[in-house]
Parts: sequence; structure tokens; C-alpha cells
Amino acid sequence: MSARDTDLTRTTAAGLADLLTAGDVSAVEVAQAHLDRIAEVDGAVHAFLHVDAADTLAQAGAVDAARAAGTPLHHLAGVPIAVKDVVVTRGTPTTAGSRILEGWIPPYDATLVEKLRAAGLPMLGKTNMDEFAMGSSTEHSGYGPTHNPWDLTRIPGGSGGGSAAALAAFEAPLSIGTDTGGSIRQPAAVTGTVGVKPTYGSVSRYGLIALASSLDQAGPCARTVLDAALLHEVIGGHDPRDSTSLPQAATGYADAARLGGTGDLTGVRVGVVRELAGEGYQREVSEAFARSVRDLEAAGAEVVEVSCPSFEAALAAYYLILPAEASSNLAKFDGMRFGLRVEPTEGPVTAERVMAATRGQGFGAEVKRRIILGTYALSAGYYDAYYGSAQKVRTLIQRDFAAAYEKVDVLVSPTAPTTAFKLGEKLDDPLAMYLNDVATIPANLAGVPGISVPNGLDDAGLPIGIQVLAPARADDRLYRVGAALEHHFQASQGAILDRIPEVTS
Ligand SMILES: NC(=O)C[C@H](N)C(=O)O
Repeated sequence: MSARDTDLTRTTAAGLADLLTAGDVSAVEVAQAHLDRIAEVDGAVHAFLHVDAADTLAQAGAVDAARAAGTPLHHLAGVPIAVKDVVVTRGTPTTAGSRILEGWIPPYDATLVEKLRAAGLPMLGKTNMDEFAMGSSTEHSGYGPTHNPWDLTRIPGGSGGGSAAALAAFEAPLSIGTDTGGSIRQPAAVTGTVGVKPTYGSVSRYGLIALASSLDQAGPCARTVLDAALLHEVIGGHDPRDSTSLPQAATGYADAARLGGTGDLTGVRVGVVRELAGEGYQREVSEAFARSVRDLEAAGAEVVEVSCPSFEAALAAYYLILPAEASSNLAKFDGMRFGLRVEPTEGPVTAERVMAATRGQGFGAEVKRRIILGTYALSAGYYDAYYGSAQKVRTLIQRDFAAAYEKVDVLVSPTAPTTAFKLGEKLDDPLAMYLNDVATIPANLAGVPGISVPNGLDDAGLPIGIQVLAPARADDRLYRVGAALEHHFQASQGAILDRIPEVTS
């Protein structure tokens, strides 16, 4: 790999866009540099499930040709991107990390993929994830785990560990994730990258393989807050093909990031959520959070403590609502319509027996656990006690957010209770795994947006994240406050990813 290639893979998306616009590099060169990097390190990281170099280079070549012909292009045209494998891509295998979808090639593109293609962002490949986005470590992938580039013996977070690891390993400058309970923000936190869960309904769900439809939200992942904002503007906006899509354009995010990048937060009211700090958080995570709160005050923000008592019940409510919705969404994987089909080894080949054999073999243990939980929670005699109660908690959480936002503009908390743990450490303990999302889940239940921004390293040199939450449709505030936090952190300690050890295969 040449020195120039190294520079291109370490350049931000905004920086690459400037180089491309100025004609200093071609889209093919940028794509090739990232493909070389993937070839060099992905054997060790395993961020990608599928890479098709010829296809990526063809997309990049088309951008170069359009530029040469004088066609007006989007500013990010030619900046390559990795896409989580839960997002359907026409002609490119899409598995959602599950063996049950092995070999399935979608006949259409998700709306967000159409938007990426229209803006000219060449797709580098599909990234690894926990099966159907169920997990916080990417170890539940049917295709083997992704390794955290900071320490290959540790998890990269989940479910979108591949999308986060690809950024931290400099394999891609941008990626797409989905966040149902924290799957964009928690991987961002444990890999030292930036991840945004937009307001529910602000990025189309059309073409996402649904986990829990009332919670799922696709969003941008990047190495800087500005890059995430630029990507959000590409993928966001109303989509008539998604019945829960908001009638709102995705504009003003990059401007908000630039404003926050000055470091000034005069007049911004920030709430520290009492229930999302303190007990159960790793010491260094709490210390880093306290330091950022002082940074926010120094930046001119007015910081107060707020209480959201029902957040204590968020995790429990989530683990009723999510399995209930997932058990219904996953019913379509029946061995007849998509991907895997397993016939019973003996006896008659009936539809029911093909379904049982396919689902028995095609789904992993975590998926089966949640289907069973969800089916139980929805069953006639228990519906009110479980699903009904969980929906009531959801309303209480929404009310807590609404009351908090009467007093403050944004809320802050640590993103995840701990830094990256060892591969295998929590695999036999589902509850310990679920607790990773304790601070991220309330936002999904309420539909409000959140961002995770790098916020330091623990004593072992592993990244820590801070989360900013805003009211629905006020995603611009995430970018303003997130960029200010990034600015102050970098001014005192430099960019976190400058301290990542080189990946050795
Ligand atoms: N997709 C997510 O946000 C999922 C979350 N980590 C879970 O296991 O449910």
C-alpha cells in the first residue's frame, strides 16, 4: 500500500469530498485505497460479509466519468460507504447476519440505498452484524464475529459491529447502521467512532429487514460528527413507501455540526439524566462523562440534572415489545420464500415440516430465544400482563422525555456502561448482554434521536462514548452539541482514532 493510499483511508469523508471536487484524486483511486485496506486488514477484523471490488470500482468509475462530462454532482459523490447487511441491496447478497438468508439476492434497493446511489457514493460492501440485529457484540452473527480494531480479542459492539469496526479500521470513511435499541450508538462508543440514531421516521425503513418495526431506525456512522451530519442529509427525508415516514426534509445537520464545531454552546440547556449515570457504569466511563459535563459548562451551556424515573423500566419494556414485534416480523422466513430451505430428513415433506426444519437450522440461539419470548408475551392469556404493561411503560418514558424537554434542549449520558469486553465474555449470559443497551434503549422507545461521540479512553486504552439525546425532529441539536463535545475533547486530548494501534493480521 502506498503512503498516498494510507492518507486516503485516514481522511474524513468531508476531506475526501473536497479532494474529489478539486480533482486532486479520482473516485476510483479513493475506492481502490479502501479496497486495498480491506484486503489488508479484514482477514483479522471481519467487518465485511460481502465485498465486490469490481462492482465498487465500476460505481466509482461512473462518478469519475460523470464529473469529467461536467454533470453536476452531490458533494459526497465518490466517497465510498459500507452498508449494514440488514439493508437490502439490489443484486448484492443480503443476509442480516443470518444463515437463513444465505444466498438470497434482493431484487430491489432500500430507499436509503437508492439515495446513496443517486448521490454517487460507491458501495464498498455489506457489513457484519448480530443475526437480525439481535445483540450487542456481533457475536450472534451466523458468519462469525467481528473483532474490535482497538483490540482484536474484544467485541466491536452490536448489532452493527461491522459498520463501526470498518470505520475504526480505516476500511471505510462512512457506513450505515440501524438502531433498534442502541445498535448504532453502542458500537460507535466501543470503537471510538460517531453513530447517530435519527428521529424515528426520519430515515426511510423501506428495504430494512425489520426487527421491531416500531423501534427500527437506520442512521449514519462516521469518524467525525460533521461526516455523520453530511451522510444524514443524504439518507434522510420523507418516503411515501414507508408508512411511518415523517414529512420532513433532512437539512441543516451539517450547518449545525459546523456551528457546534466552534465549541460555543452559549444559551444551550443541557440535562444530565440522573437515572442514566452512576451505579453500574465502569469507573472510567463515569469519570469521562463528568469531565465532558465540565466541558459543556465551559462551552457556555447551562447544565442541570433532570430525573426520568421510568427509564429504570425501559430495558424490561424493550425486552417485551421487541420480541413481540420480532416474532411476528420473522414469521416470513419459512423456507419457501427467501434463502435457506431445509427439507425434513425423513417423513413427508409438508409445508409445516419444511418450515420447522428450515427455522430450526437457519436461526441461531438468540433469535430463537426472542421468538419464543415474543410468542409467549403475545399469547392470549398473557397479552395484557406483558405486552400491554410494556406499552404503558413506553408511554411513561415518552412523558418523562417530554417533561425533561420542557426544561432543557438536550439530554446527555454515557452511551454504554462499559468499554469493549472480551469476545465470549457475555455470550452465555443474555441479561449481561442486554444491559449494554441500558442507556440507549429509552430513545428508541420514545422515538427521539441520539448520537454517540468519542469521549476518551479507559485505563486499558479502550474507547468510551458520550450520548446526546434531543427531542423528536430536533436532530440538528445532536450535531451542534456533538460537534462541540468533539471540539473540546480534541482540543485537550487530540483525536481518539489517532491513538488506535495498527491492526496486525
Ligand atoms: N438492533 C438493536 O439496536 C438491538 C439491540 N442491541 C438488541 O439486542 O436488541
